[in-house]
Amino acid sequence: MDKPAAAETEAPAAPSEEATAYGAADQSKKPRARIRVRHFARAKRESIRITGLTSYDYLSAKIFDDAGIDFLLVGDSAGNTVFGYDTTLPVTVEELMPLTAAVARAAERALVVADMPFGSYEAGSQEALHNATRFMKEAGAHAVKLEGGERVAKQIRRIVDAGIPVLAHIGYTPQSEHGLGGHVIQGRGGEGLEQLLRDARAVEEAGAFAVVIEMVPSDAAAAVTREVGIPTISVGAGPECDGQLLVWTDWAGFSTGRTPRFVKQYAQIGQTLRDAAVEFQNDVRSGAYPAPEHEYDQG
Ligand SMILES: Nc1nc(=O)c2c([nH]1)NC[C@@H]1CN(c3ccc(C(=O)N[C@@H](CCC(=O)O)C(=O)O)cc3)CN21
Ligand SMILES: CC(C)C(=O)C(=O)O
Ligand SMILES: [Mg+2]
Repeated sequence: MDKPAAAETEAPAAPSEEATAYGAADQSKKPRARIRVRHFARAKRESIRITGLTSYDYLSAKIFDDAGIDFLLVGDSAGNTVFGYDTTLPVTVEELMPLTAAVARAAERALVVADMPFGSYEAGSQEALHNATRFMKEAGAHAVKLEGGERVAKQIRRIVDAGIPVLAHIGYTPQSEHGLGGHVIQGRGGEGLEQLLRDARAVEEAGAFAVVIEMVPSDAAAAVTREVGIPTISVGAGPECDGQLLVWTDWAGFSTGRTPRFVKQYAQIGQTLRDAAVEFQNDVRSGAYPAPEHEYDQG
């Protein structure tokens, strides 16, 4: 997906000696071609794995976009990571709207997906379309995501018919935590796999451009990946899906507490920030900060 066919993108940038602050892969001054839903379809056809991270703010979105992450999900996991709730259940459209707008302002290339929060789409297609439209129109999202398979197929169809791409989400669906009886791995056993396959077929049939599969055994996710034509995006669903997505604060070692088994930590941002805060505190107390180079002269 990083290198779409020549017909649909600009020539690759010449290697530049000048590195950006983040050592980005693409040093081109030209705007990079936006990832579109057709690139998801092509990635599956060509077995190019899709990458996604959550993002909730302008600066992190800029960094992930610049690094070449294909899509940024403004997840209702913001309930945990930004707002400090125990679950995603209290999160509202009003809370996610400004976060989505900030991420959309930052993303030049990445596809920005707005996660529809609990209570914003379940009651019916009309409410679902109304709220999906708000994310597109007021926040500048490029697609929306909603949880559920068969049970939300009607809503997916209605939103897609309005020209809004939908990312589906099956397997473990955190907004149904209480209905599912906790953080329970889905898709286990014959009946679990059958339900997962029914859900995957239903969202494909309803027009979803891709489907997130969360917390299911790898074999079950692999079966779904073979069964459906749309790309599957794993959140703890193993290596055989067409893409991988993680909550960025887990992935970067910023989250507090226990992270799920499926997370690989690629940085220790939390420890880095803590060390920096302690050093700042020490410098201020000792008078090492501010130093002459941080002071203004008389002019
Ligand atoms: N910070 C964060 N990371 C996430 O991955 C995430 C959120 N928040 N909020 C929304 C949902 C909820 N998710 C979750 C929540 C809990 C587990 C969890 O506890 N998993 C256990 C296995 C189940 C169990 O035994 O409880 C694990 O160890 O993987 C996994 C995913 C994924 N999403
Ligand atoms: C974990 C992903 C799939 C999500 O829905 C979120 O971040 O809210
Ligand atoms: Mg979510």
